[in-house]
Amino acid sequence: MASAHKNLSSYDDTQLPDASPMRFGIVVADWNADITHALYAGCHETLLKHGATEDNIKTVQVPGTFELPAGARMLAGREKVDAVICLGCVIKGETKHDEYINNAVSQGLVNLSIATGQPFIFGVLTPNSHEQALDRAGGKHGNKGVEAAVTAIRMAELYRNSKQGKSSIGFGR
Ligand SMILES: Nc1c(NC[C@H](O)[C@H](O)[C@H](O)CO)[nH]c(=O)[nH]c1=O
Ligand SMILES: CC(=O)[C@@H](O)COP(=O)(O)O
Repeated sequence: MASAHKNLSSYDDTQLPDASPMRFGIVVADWNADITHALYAGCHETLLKHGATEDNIKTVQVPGTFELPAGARMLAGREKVDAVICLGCVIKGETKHDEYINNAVSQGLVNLSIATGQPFIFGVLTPNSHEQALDRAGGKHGNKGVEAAVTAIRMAELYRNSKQGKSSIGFGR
C-alpha cells in the first residue's frame, strides 16, 4: 500500500534543522474536530520537540477546511512567520462537495506560497471514510500533523536561508 512507503511520521529526526529561532503559524479547521485536533496535537508537539517555543507558534481556528487559505492569509499578514501549517480533514460524502473544497484549498495554498514567497503547508487529509482519517491522525499510518510539522521546519529553514541570500541549500552544501 502506498502509505506504507510514504510515512514521514517515522522520520529521522537527527536530520532536521533546529527550529528554536523559527516562527510558525498553525491554522486548524474545526470540521471533523476529532481528527483535526489530533493532527494539531501531533504538529504542535513536533515543533516543540525540535526546539520551537510556544511564543513562536501562533494558532488560529477556522470553521472548515475551505476557510484555511483565508485564515492562513490573515495570520501571515498579522504575524512574522517562517511557515504556516494548515490542518484540515475533508471526508468524501455522496456528492462532489469534497472535490470543490480540496481543489480550492490546495490551489489557494499554492497561490499564497507563490504570491508571498512564504511556505504554506498543506496538512489536509482527503479520506474516503472516517476510518481512513483515523489511520492518518495517530493511527496505523502515523500522524500527518507530525509530517506537516517536519515539512514546515524544512521549508522554514529554506525560507530563512533564502532571505539571507544563501542560494546553495541542500545535499550538504
Ligand atoms: N464537509 C466538510 C467541510 N465542509 C465545510 C466547508 O469547509 C466550509 O466550512 C463551508 O463550505 C463554508 O464555507 N469542511 C471540512 O473541513 N471537512 C468536511 O468534510
Ligand atoms: C465534504 C463532503 O463531501 C461532505 O461533507 C458533503 O457530503 P455530501 O457530498 O454527501 O453532501
